[in-house]
Amino acid sequence: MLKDEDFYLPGTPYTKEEIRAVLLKKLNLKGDEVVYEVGSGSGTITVELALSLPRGKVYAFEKDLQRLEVIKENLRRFSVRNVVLLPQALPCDLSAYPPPDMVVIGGSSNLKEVLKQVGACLKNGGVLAGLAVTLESLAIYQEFFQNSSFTDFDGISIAITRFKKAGSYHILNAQNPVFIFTGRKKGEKNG
Ligand SMILES: C[S@@+](CC[C@H](N)C(=O)[O-])C[C@H]1O[C@@H](n2cnc3c(N)ncnc32)[C@H](O)[C@@H]1O
Repeated sequence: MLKDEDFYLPGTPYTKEEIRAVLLKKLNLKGDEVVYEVGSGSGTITVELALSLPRGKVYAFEKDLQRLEVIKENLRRFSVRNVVLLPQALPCDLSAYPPPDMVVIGGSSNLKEVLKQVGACLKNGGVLAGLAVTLESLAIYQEFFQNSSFTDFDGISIAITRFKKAGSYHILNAQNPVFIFTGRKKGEKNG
């Protein structure tokens, strides 16, 4: 697991290291999967995924073109070579890419449409994981996993509180809670 301070983070949004650790644990990667990441942001999850996939590949989608240089710098820092960085907003044409074994949504506008698209292209038996911080996304994930062709729904909330130095004392500094939802697409694994 990598530390936040090891990344290049010039004020761009990123997922904190404790949240990344729990997400990675939940994904339980074998190491040869194709993973789509929607909303690469600063690339912290992208790098952690790529390093967990010695025989696999990450297709990282990021719609904000200004963030691409930050992601590239983080891929360079960790000598990551198995990421295809795509300056695109989902939904988009995905026909050029192999269907994913897993999808991680790190944050998404147009979440309903994105879930519909990645839910359809995910392989049977594949895992979809989504991170959420807003009430609206919670409702969308809840509805999606209840009404779709997914099973093994799981949802957790993580609230990290760190000690921060304040003069000669250490006081608590609470981070916003983050929700992680996961579900598995029904059906037999098909390659
Ligand atoms: C909270 S940030 C993700 C941070 C990232 N997990 C990290 O640790 O570096 C969410 C990102 O998703 C991107 N995004 C939102 N909707 C998207 C979409 N539909 N397609 C591609 N990227 C999207 C935003 O531009 C933003 O950079």
